[in-house]
Amino acid sequence: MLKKDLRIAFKKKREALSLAEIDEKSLAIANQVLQLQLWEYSFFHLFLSIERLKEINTEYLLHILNGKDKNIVVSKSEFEALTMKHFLLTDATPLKLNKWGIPEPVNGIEIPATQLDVVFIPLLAFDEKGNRIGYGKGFYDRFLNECKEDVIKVGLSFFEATTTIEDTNANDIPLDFCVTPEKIYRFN
Ligand SMILES: Nc1nc2c(c(=O)[nH]1)N(C=O)[C@@H](CNc1ccc(C(=O)N[C@@H](CCC(=O)O)C(=O)O)cc1)CN2
Ligand SMILES: Nc1ncnc2c1ncn2[C@@H]1O[C@H](COP(=O)(O)OP(=O)(O)OP(=O)(O)O)[C@@H](O)[C@H]1O
Repeated sequence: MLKKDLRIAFKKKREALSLAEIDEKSLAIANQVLQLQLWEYSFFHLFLSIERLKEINTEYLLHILNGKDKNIVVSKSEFEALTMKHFLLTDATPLKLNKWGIPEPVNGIEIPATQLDVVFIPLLAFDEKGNRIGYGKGFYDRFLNECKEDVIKVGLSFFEATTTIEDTNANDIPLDFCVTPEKIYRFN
């Protein structure tokens, strides 16, 4: 299927989820992440959920990372440039909702993308080869392009893989793993 049709289809599937289902599936995803062999790494980038778009609630994963004393990095989006800046999340990091409803750090210790070991990636849909699509602005394609070559890219999804995303291009950086409430896909 084409990206534009997948976006429509998967936005509908998400909209149909109840808040209780979102909560239950988000917890199941966080528990699956525990199974990944990631725990030797230090710097973990996490997205903070846009509630109005019924994204995965990443608070469960945040608690796990905290419990393991990992360095947690979150971003501030620049919608004019379609780029992100990254900041260490500490107890002292104030968060504020931006106008798209994304919780963001107001300021803090900036972390270069090259320092990240693991990036958890929001998505609308992914396929059996590890291709993914988001909202179509290319924020993550640009961001991942700045990370080190061997950064571990972990998609998080409520739904299972779709067969193929037909219109992938040279900017699309595939996932290494995708975690759903039911299973873990490994692509490399
Ligand atoms: N939690 C989270 N943070 C993220 C992303 C994400 O997907 N999830 N992004 C990943 O790249 C970037 C932000 N991308 C965004 C792109 C569009 C809209 C948005 O609200 N767009 C339209 C239409 C919404 C829709 O698709 O239904 C709107 O204004 O309502 C929000 C965030 C960076 N941070
Ligand atoms: N590294 C890059 N440099 C410049 N432009 C890019 C880069 N990566 C992607 N883009 C542009 O961003 C736009 C969105 O790309 P695409 O359709 O793949 O979105 P997406 O993967 O759904 O988005 P997102 O990364 O926000 O989840 C495209 O116009 C693409 O050309």
